[in-house]
Amino acid sequence: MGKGGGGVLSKKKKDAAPPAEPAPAAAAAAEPVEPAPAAAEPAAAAPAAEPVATPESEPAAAEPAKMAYDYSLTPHSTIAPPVGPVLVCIMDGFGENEFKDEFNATHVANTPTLDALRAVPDRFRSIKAHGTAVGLPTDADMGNSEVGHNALGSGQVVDQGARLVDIALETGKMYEGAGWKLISEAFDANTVHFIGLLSDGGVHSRANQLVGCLRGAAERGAKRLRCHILTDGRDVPDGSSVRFVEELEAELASLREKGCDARIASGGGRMQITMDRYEADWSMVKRGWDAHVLGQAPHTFKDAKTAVITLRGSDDTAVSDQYIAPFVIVDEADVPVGTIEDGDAVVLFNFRADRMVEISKALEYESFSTFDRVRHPKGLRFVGMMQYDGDLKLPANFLVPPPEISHVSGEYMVKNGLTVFATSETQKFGHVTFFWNGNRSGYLDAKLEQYLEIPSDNIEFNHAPDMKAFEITAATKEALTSGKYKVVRANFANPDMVGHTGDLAATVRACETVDKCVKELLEVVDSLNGRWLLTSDHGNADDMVQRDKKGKPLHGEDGKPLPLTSHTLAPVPIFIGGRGLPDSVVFRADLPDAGLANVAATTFNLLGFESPAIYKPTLVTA
Ligand SMILES: O=C(O)[C@@H](CO)OP(=O)(O)O
Ligand SMILES: [Mn+2]
Ligand SMILES: [Mn+2]
Repeated sequence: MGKGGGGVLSKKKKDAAPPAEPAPAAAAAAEPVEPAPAAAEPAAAAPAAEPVATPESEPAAAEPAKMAYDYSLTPHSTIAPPVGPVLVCIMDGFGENEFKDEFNATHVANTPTLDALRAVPDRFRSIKAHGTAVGLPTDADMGNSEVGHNALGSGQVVDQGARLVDIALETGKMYEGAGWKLISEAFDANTVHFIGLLSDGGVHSRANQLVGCLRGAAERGAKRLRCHILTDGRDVPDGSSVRFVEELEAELASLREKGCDARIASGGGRMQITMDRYEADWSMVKRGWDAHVLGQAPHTFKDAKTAVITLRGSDDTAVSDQYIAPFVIVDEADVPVGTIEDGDAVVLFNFRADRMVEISKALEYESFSTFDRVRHPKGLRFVGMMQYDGDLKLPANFLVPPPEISHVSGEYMVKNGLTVFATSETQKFGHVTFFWNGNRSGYLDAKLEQYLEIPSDNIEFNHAPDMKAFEITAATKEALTSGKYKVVRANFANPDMVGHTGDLAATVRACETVDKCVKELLEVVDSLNGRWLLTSDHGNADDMVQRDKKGKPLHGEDGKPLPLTSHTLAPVPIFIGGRGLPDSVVFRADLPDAGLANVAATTFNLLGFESPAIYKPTLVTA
C-alpha cells in the first residue's frame, strides 16, 4: 500500500544476526529487508521472492491446491450494460444524521447538488454504516474507513479486527498462538513493550484489549511491562486522554502490587507520532521511534498523567489530544524508564492496519533507510495485534489472525476484463485501494487497473478544508473521459478529515466543496451516457457536537459547544443515477436494514451484470 499502489515486496537474503536466544520458526526467518521504493509506474504486487515463515495459525503453504474459484459474471436479466463508464464516488465521513440542527455540517452546508439528488424518487436512500452491519462487535460501535471500505469493496460482512481480538482474548486462543509464544520468550529476562492508541474508540484499538494483554502477560510470568501510549481525542472526545491514562495507571499499579514491574514509558498524540498512514509523513514515525525505542523526546516527565495534562495546556494555546508532543517518562535519575533493548518483545496493540504499517516496517526490517533509526534492537520479538498487510506479510508475527476478506469486487471486475481506475488523496488513497481490495496492497491486475494518489498536504485540515478535492475531481474527470476505464472510483476525504478537527465552520465548507465537485463529476458521467453511484463510508461531518443521551448538545464551562471529533453512528446516504441508467432502475423497498456491504452487488447491476451469489443483495430492482 505504498505510493502509487505498488506495494512491491523485494526480499533479499540477509545474514541477520541471530536473536539472543533460539527463536521459534516464525522469528527465526531471516529478517526481511525494507521493500524497494514503490515504482512510479503501476506495478503488480509481486509475490514474496522467498517463502516467509508463517505462524501456525496461518494456512500452511503445503495445503492441497484449492479448486479454482469461479469469478464469471452473468449478464443482468433486465439491465443492459452502460454505454459509458460507471462512477462510484465516496464522500468520506458524510452521514445522514437524524439531528438536523446547526451542528450537522452536512445539513448546514449549502449543497444544491445533493439536495436535488435527495428529491429524486426511489434513487436516494440511506444504508447502515456502523456496528454489526460492517462486522464490528456491537451496534454501539461507530463505523470507520477500514471496515466501511472493506464492506463497500467486498460486498460481504466479515468479523473485523475489533471483534476477532475480543474473541481471541475471551477464549484464551491468543495465548496459544505462535505470536504469543514469541513474546513470552521475553517474559523472564527482558521487557515486553506495548505500543498503540490508548482509548476505547474501537476504531484502531481498545484500551480493554491492551489491559487484557497486560494481565495475560503478567499472569504468565512477564516480569517487566512497558506501555508506549498514543493519545486519541479523534475517536473519543478531546481531553479524554487524561482519564484513559488514569485508568491505565491504576491497572499498572495493580500489576505492580502483584510483583510485575509495569509502567508507562513514552507517549504522544496520534497525529504527532507513530500513527502516520500511507506514507503521508514519515517524520511522525521517526518521532515515535525516538520516544519509544531510544527514549528521546523534547519533553520528559516523571509520570504520564502530568505529561498529558502539561502538554495539552489549558489556555488558548491548548493542543488537542491528537497533537500532544512526544514525551518520555524518566526515573529519579532522569533515565528513561523503558527504552526498547536487544531481545525485548514489542506488541503493537492496534488491530487496524493503515496507521501501523510504517512503524511495523521500522521495527521489523533489518535494513531500513527511510529515516535514521540510530539503533535497531537486535533479536527483537516483534508482533502486531494482527498481521497488517497480508501481501507484505507484515509483520511476520502477530497475536490474532486478521479477517479473511476474499473474492472482493475488484477481483470479479478484472477477472471479467473490466478496466478500473481508483483515486484519492494520500489520506484516503489506501482506503480506495488497500481496504477496498480486502486489505491487499498493490494491484489485483496491473494491466487492467490504474490507481492514482494525489499527495495530501501535511497540515491540520480545518486550515485548508478543500484539501485536494479539486485535484481529485480533475483526475477523475480525466479518467472518465479517457474512455480507458469501465469503472471509476474516487474518494473525497474532506467531510471526514475536516470533521475530525472538530471545526464546524471548516467542516461546512468541506461539505460544500464536495457538493461542487460531485456536480462536476455527475455532469461528465451524464455526457458520456454513463451511470453513477454516490455514497459514503460512515458518518462524521453530520454531527459536530457532543450530546447527552437525549441528543441535547453539551457545552463546556465556558459556554461553548463541546466539539465532536469522532465518526458517528449515523447511516450514510446512497444515490444512483446517470443519463445512461434506465428509468426502470430504482431502489428496492424490501431491504430496510441494508448496509455498505449491499453496495458492491448494486454496482455490478449498474455495470449490467447479475451480482455474485456470495454478496449481500443488490439495493436495486429494474
Ligand atoms: O483517521 C483515522 O485513522 C480514522 C479515525 O480514527 O478515520 P478513518 O476511519 O475515516 O480513516
Ligand atoms: Mn472514512
Ligand atoms: Mn475518519
